[in-house]
Amino acid sequence: MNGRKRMEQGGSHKNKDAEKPLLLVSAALIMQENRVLLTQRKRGGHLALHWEFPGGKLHPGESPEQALVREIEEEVGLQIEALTPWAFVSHDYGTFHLLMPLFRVGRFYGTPQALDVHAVAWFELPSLRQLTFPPADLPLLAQLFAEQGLTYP
Ligand SMILES: Nc1nc2c([nH]c(=O)n2[C@H]2C[C@H](O)[C@@H](COP(=O)(O)OP(=O)(O)OP(=O)(O)O)O2)c(=O)[nH]1
Repeated sequence: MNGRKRMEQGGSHKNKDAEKPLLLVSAALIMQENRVLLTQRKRGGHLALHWEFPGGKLHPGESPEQALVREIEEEVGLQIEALTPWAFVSHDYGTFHLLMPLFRVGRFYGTPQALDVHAVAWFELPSLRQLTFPPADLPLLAQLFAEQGLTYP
């Protein structure tokens, strides 16, 4: 009886979790001479004007790598190549759960332009401490700083 009750509770907990949409987003770590390329989200929407790693949502049928190549071209006009997995985010935003792989970009071509973002800019790592990021990104920033022998914040 007790065992059965536990199973039922476990099952309903699982169903509740399954109802929360899982948002798949792919993002890029693009670095050049110790600076990192970040984009600023547009006004008005979710996390308006927060700085973030460039990227966006996967379209149906796309791999994370294909989505990222498309998003980086659309948002900042860069062609990217040589993607290698770097980190991932798993973050509960309450109304949805974000799962976001990040890829280190080995090569890129072009000059960044703010095509479909509020702004795009290169930043020295210490200056990232002055910017506002989505809460999901804080572990990534800690990882990025640690790789350079720095601490965040
Ligand atoms: N690209 C990116 N998205 C992030 C980061 N951190 C973070 O929480 N997010 C969240 C914010 C959004 O809820 C979601 C990305 O969705 P989005 O709406 O910006 O994606 P998109 O560019 O495909 O947008 P759209 O086509 O709907 O305009 O991921 C990050 O570092 N980079």
